[in-house]
Amino acid sequence: MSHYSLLTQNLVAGYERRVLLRNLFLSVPEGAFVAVVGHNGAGKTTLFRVLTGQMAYTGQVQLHGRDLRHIRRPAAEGALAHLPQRNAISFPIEVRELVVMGRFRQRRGMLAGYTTQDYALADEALEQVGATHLAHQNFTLLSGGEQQLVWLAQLLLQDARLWLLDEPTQQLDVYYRRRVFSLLQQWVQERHKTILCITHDLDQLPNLPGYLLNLSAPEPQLEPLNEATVAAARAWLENEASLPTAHSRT
Ligand SMILES: Nc1ncnc2c1ncn2[C@@H]1O[C@H](COP(=O)(O)OP(=O)(O)OP(=O)(O)O)[C@@H](O)[C@H]1O
Repeated sequence: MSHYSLLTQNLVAGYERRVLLRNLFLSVPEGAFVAVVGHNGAGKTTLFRVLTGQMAYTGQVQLHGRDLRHIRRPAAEGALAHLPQRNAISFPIEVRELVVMGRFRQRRGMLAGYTTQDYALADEALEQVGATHLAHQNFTLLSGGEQQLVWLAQLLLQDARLWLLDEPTQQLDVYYRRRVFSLLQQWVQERHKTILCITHDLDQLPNLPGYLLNLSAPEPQLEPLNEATVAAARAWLENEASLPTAHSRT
């Protein structure tokens, strides 16, 4: 059994005429928080597309010791849970009903549907993210930030040990941003989740235990999260010479 949630060796991926991930070597231990930073267009979402099986790559990728090439649909099979940047729903649905769907994988094949216990877990998750008051509202009428909290509550009900979050605090106000980062820490420590979190919110990072992965760096690698590494990443990202167009064309 691997003690790593994610291993990549020589991972290369990108689009026609543009390589975004170049020989990426990562060893992400179980129960870790990784802040993934980088310029717009640096390849952060592309990394998640590879890990969710949506994109071709060369090199090796393992999720909890399993070769990614042998996992047909990583999210559907429970190898990971993914919260994309935009997660639209076009039909009216009550928030609590959407959250309880996080139990879908565990309930598959059961004709009875979700149990009282599932709903209790949904209520508990809504409480954790501070969204109990939204439980009976129509999800599609919520603000972007409120919707984001609801998606986080749904993730809590999934059994995946590896979470990929694409800018989960993007639309949240200052209070909820801090709250979400502190919840992510709590879920890493108490539930032993491994969380890769794409963010541009560098201000929240220096005091969090975990790792920093700057995909705009010439040779991206995991570094410990602290004031010095975040300050160095910020200085690099603010420097025009580091923009993706300056170095990532093939
Ligand atoms: N299907 C595609 N074909 C060609 N290029 C693409 C395709 N999808 C994305 N790209 C380009 O690849 C680059 C990287 O995209 P990606 O979404 O990984 O960036 P990102 O680091 O997540 O950026 P952001 O911070 O803006 O979300 C972008 O310049 C984008 O335009």
